[in-house]
Amino acid sequence: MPTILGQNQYGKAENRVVKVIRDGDTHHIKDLNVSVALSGDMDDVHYSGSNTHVLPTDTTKNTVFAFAKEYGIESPEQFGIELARHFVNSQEPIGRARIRIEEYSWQRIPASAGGAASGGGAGEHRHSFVREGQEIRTAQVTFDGESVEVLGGLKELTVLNSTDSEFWGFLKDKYTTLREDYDRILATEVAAAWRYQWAGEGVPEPDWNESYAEARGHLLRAFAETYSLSLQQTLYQMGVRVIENRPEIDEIRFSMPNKHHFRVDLEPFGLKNEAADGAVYYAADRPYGLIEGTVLRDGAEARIPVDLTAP
Ligand SMILES: O=c1[nH]c(=O)c2[nH]c(=O)[nH]c2[nH]1
Repeated sequence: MPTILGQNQYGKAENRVVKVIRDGDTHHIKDLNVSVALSGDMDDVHYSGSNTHVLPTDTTKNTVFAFAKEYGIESPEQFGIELARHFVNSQEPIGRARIRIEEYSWQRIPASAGGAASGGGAGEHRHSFVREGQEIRTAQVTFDGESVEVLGGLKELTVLNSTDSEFWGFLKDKYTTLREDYDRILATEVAAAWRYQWAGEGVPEPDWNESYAEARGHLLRAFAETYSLSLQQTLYQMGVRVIENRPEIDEIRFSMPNKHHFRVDLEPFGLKNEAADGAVYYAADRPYGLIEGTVLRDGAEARIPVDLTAP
């Protein structure tokens, strides 16, 4: 045969599973998008069409929903670990499972003062929610029958510093028109994925939810507190902050579009438009600079795929 099969995987993508937890009248919601990718001894199905090694993608979908009911969803990482282990441990031909999860978060709607419908805690509705306009939490769990690799992360976390950002001293050639800037807006939409040291055996699992909240907080504070000479410098400082403060995390990868804000030329209207006086900017949509990079604990291996966080 002049051709052979290369890398392959299959599974059901984007299972949108919503789990309601009822605690008396007070409800809680978990809202996930779960993608399953399985691989292993799958030559036959490709070469001859024999399905004897194929667990249907329909079954993988059903498993996602059944596990949400049977085991609940403590965290996207935990849910991914349960699923990945199940597929590999229960089916001989399946050697590897990769579970990718996005989590959308919902906030309780605040109740009107003294409103009869309230009572779900301090002034909140018990079973009415508003989708948070903020970031999406992400997780990827891969199990190969021996070790588990867990990546936590987030995307669409949009942040802006209205000062403390400069960009100057760059290379210039005959095509360069960009002016040096000593006081600019720095804005980006952070996509980050971080890799946990934990590999599954013998050691207790990290508290995934606490680790997520802490990593997110470090990213935001590092963004706010870095006096930036470039988005690249800010990216590195954000990574350093997480690696230095979270011993359970060894590697973090970022994809950060530079959401350009250009000071508008108002000279034609006889108006000065200086940053120092509070300027008017044009928020450009595209193209955008795209700054990407990995920050590692010294000695750790770079294992997060470069395209995982990319747009
Ligand atoms: O922070 C920045 N990094 C760059 O590499 C770059 N390039 C550019 O045109 N503007 C910026 N800003």
